[in-house]
Amino acid sequence: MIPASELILRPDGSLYHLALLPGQVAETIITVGDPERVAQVSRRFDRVELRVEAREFVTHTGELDGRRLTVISTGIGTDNIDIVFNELDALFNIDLARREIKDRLTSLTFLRLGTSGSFQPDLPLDSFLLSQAALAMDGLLPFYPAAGADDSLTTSLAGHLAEQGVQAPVPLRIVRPQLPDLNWAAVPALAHGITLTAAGFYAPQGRSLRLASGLDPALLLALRSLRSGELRITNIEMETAGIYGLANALGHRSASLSALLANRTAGTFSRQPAATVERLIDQGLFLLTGHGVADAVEQ
Ligand SMILES: O=P(O)(O)O[C@H]1O[C@H](CO)[C@@H](O)[C@H]1O
Ligand SMILES: O=c1cc[nH]c(=O)[nH]1
Repeated sequence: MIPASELILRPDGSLYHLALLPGQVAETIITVGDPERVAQVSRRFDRVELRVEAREFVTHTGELDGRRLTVISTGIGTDNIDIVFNELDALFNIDLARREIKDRLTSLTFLRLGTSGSFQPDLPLDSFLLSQAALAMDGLLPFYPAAGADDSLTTSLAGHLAEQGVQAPVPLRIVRPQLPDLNWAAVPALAHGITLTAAGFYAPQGRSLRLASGLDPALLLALRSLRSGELRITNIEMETAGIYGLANALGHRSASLSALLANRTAGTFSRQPAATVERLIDQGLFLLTGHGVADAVEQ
């Protein structure tokens, strides 16, 4: 039996942070960082059956083209991914009344629809990218031995950094997701690469406003020049490594799709971030349900 201090429930039996009850969440879950983006997604559903709000965690469940979907905001950062993924998994895979892990486990499908900064000069602003792997530079995954790592990519990264004579501020590992079976073939031009997940937006991503970033520019250059087959590090954001690591460890499938709003090599930012995020939502829903027409998803 899992003690009350570990699996914390509200007086109504719902989860401590998410305030959700069993049955309220679909097996296909869209995660977004911004709580306001939840309604932007669910506005496209044919019907919405549930709206729950607790802290930064806003959840809407509904249906689109006959597919039950949940969209939930995680807020920013992998510390929140820790909460959202553990609690959503508990909702399906722990008997909350008996506080026991269920015998039959449910495997969920996650799709992150988020924003990101491009790390390579050739990736245009307002384009979309699928994270084929994630480089964890945030610090969550060492607490989850079961999250594992892609040994070959992680070793080639370590070798590359050693060759360049640079060191990372935290131990690095690359995780590859079990990608869900979505309509990937319908968007063959979708860019892909390794997404770097940072522990913050400013210094941890190499930004300096009044405080200088301690991230070694030589490390950034070395990360940018890594090549492993056709894979390279393409973009920076703040959730994907946590999502991929925890989804893998818990037996779920996950994909992270980013709209590239900043170009960190050119020093530019999108002039139309809101419109780009709307297109990203269309693209995500098309991938999940086939809803929409090809025109709506072309970039
Ligand atoms: O747009 P979202 O999904 O929040 O994602 C990105 O934007 C936030 C930073 O502005 C971080 O959460 C980062 O991962
Ligand atoms: O540069 C960026 C843009 C969006 N989100 C990030 O985390 N970084």
